[in-house]
Amino acid sequence: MSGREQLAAAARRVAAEGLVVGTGGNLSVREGADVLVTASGVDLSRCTADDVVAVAPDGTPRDPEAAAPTSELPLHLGVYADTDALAVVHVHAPWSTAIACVLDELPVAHYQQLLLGGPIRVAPYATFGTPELAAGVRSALEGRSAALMANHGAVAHGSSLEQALERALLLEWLSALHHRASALGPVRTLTEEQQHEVVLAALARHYGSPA
Ligand SMILES: C[C@H](O)[C@@H](O)[C@@H](O)C(=O)COP(=O)(O)O
Repeated sequence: MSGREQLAAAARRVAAEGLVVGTGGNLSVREGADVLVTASGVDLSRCTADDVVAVAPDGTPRDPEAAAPTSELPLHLGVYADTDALAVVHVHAPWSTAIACVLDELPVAHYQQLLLGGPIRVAPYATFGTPELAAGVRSALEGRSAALMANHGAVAHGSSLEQALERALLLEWLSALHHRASALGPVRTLTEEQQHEVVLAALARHYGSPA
């Protein structure tokens, strides 16, 4: 499969997993020095390789005749500038977005959240596609592989499309968990010491590295 086909397949999976409805999200993947991104206004459930646009690292489309890249291009390029990520997924997933309409931070109630780096910050609200939104998301992502976006959605990055997508799914699961736990009573969060112990235990077991 070409890089374009892989990105389109990941976009369709994001829709199939219920992380987006219609055009509410976008994805990108690095291809050499360039970045492949979904075009703006694409229904991700029907995304094909023709809906993928190649841009240079400064965001200039490689093919001026091609469709416009996603309106969140500044966000995607900013993440690549700040991290060693190879793929970025932005979604309007229901539980993540609900939490991002209420909280300023998703605390660590379940230790699996440490796979995303710790408490998940909620980037301040800014109009979609603006440099302000991209800047807020970039700082919310510091030391994290995922962030929430106030009154908007979520973003996750990884060393592959698969990993970025799994992280967006994990954040969605954690957001739903927080909602359910809060409905039962005050949420008991892990102390910093408990979080540290989890990281040490995972390192000792090489958790997540089958080889
Ligand atoms: C208005 C857009 O839906 C915006 O919310 C953006 O964040 C989004 O998810 C889809 O924009 P594109 O279709 O331009 O990728």
